[in-house]
Amino acid sequence: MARVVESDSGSVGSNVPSLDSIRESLIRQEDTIVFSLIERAKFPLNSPAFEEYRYLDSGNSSSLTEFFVREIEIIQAKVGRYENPEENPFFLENIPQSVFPTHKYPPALHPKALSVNINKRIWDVYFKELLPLFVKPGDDGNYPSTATSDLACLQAISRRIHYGKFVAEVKFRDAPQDYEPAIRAQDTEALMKLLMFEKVEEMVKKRVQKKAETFGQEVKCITDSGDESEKKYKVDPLLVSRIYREWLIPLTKLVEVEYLLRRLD
Ligand SMILES: O=C(O)C(=O)C[C@]1(C(=O)O)C=C[C@@H](O)C=C1
Repeated sequence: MARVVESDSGSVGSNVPSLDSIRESLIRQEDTIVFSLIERAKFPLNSPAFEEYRYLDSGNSSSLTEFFVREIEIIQAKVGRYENPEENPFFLENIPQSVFPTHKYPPALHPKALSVNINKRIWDVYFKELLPLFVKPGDDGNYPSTATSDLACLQAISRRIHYGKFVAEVKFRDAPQDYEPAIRAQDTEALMKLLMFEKVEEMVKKRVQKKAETFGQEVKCITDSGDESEKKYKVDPLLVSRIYREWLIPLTKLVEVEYLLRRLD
């Protein structure tokens, strides 16, 4: 059963916070992302958890991780997780209604925001490109814990990337005269140029590197002399910065553009 989402295009954006407060949230989300990567790095790659498809009692086949994520999303939907416009499920087709009365989130986005969901791409990028970079190769058979950690990473990364919808909404509202011609022309390149802030991106990359250094430092390896060269990290801080540079920021911008393309529908 698909979830029902109220739309209120008449007051789109009237509940949108400022760009500064949206950026504050992105900064706070960095902590969650960096911690989730550090937690996942406790386990080796464990690829049979997400690569091997096995037959289930139902006759369908699935990897353990996909099965796990589908089932958890169902439970989370039943307690209202996806009523929150910040949350986007990986398996939308599965999502049931909440079984509890849900909180009415004030409409902050255009109703077409619901059609912007790039989680399939995030799933592929995460398992094929990111994960092999920051975990050790190997298989210790600990698939349930691994899947739990993967879900934490996936949800944190997905929330950050889809937060691009809120960023785009506030940018649009701050300068509709700049955005409207590009939206009417469906000009993705022009939109991309309008929404770029290179200095902000530079700051994000430096800050997440620093966070990975701070949160992921092996405390027992700090020498009395405080020699920087002897410090060890649970996840390479430069890699965290690269993950933002090559995937998280570009995918956030993609979501921003996809949202803006629909903003005048
Ligand atoms: O802060 C913004 O303005 C955003 O759009 C977010 C973000 C990012 O992903 O961190 C993306 C594009 C901008 O160039 C700067 C930063």
